Amino acid sequence: MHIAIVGNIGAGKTTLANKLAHHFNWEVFLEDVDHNPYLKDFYDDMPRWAFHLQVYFLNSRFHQTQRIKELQLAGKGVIQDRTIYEDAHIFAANLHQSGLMAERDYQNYLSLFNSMISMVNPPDLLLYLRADLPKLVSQIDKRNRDYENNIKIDYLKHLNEHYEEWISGYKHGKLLIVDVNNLDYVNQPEDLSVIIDKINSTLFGLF
Ligand SMILES: Nc1ncnc2c1ncn2[C@@H]1O[C@H](COP(=O)(O)OP(=O)(O)O)[C@@H](O)[C@H]1O
Ligand SMILES: Nc1ncnc2c1ncn2[C@H]1C[C@H](O)[C@@H](COP(=O)(O)O)O1
Repeated sequence: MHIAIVGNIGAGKTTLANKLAHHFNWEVFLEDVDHNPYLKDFYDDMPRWAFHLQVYFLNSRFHQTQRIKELQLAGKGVIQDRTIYEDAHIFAANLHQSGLMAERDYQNYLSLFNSMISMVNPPDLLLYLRADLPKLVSQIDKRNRDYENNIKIDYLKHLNEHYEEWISGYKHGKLLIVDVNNLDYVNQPEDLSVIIDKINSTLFGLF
C-alpha cells in the first residue's frame, strides 16, 4: 500500500506523513529539504536557479519512487510526502508560466520528466491537503525556515491554482481531498482520527 500526501508549501504534509506512518506502522518518505543544495539560492534568485532546483528535485523524487517500488514488492506500506507529479505539474509549470523559467529550460525539463514518468507507479491513494492562503502563511511562519521568510503571497496563490487544476484532472488512481483549514492534527487527536477514518473508508471501504 502506498499513500502519497500532496499539497502546497506549509499545508501540513510532513506532519501528517509522520503521524500516518506511526499509525499504520509504515515507512515514511520525506522530502530532501535540509540537504538540498539549491533551495536557499532558488528563493534568493528564482530565474537563476529554477532549472537547477527542478532537476535536483526530479532526480531525488525519482530515486524515491524506485525505492518505494522495492518496499512495496517486499510487502511494506509506504507514506510519501509530496510526489514527482507536483514537481512538474505544479512547481515547474508555475515557474514557466510566471516567466521565471526559460522556454528551452522548461522543454528540456519536461522531456526528462516524460522519460522518467513511464517508470513511476502512481500511489494507491493520493491525499490532497487543501489549504487557503492564511493557513499556509501561518504554518510557514510557524515552521520558521529562514529562506522561506520571503515567499510572496502571489507565489503561494499561483501554486494553489495549479494544485486545483491538477487535482481536478487527476486520473491515476484513488483520490481523497481533505480541507485542512479548520483541522489541527498537531494538537487535536480527534482531527487526526477524522483523516484516518476517511483514508480507511476510501482505501478499504471501512466505516
Ligand atoms: N493541521 C495543522 N494544524 C496546526 N498546525 C499544523 C497543521 N499541519 C501542520 N502544522 C504545523 O505547520 C507547520 C508546517 O507543517 P509541515 O508539515 O512542515 O507542512 P508541509 O510539509 O506541507 O510544508 C509545522 O510547524 C506543523 O507543526
Ligand atoms: N519542485 C519544487 N520546486 C520548487 N520548490 C519546491 C519544489 N518541491 C519542493 N519545493 C520547496 C517548497 C518548500 O520551500 C520546500 C519544502 O516543501 P514543503 O511543501 O514545505 O514540504 O521545498
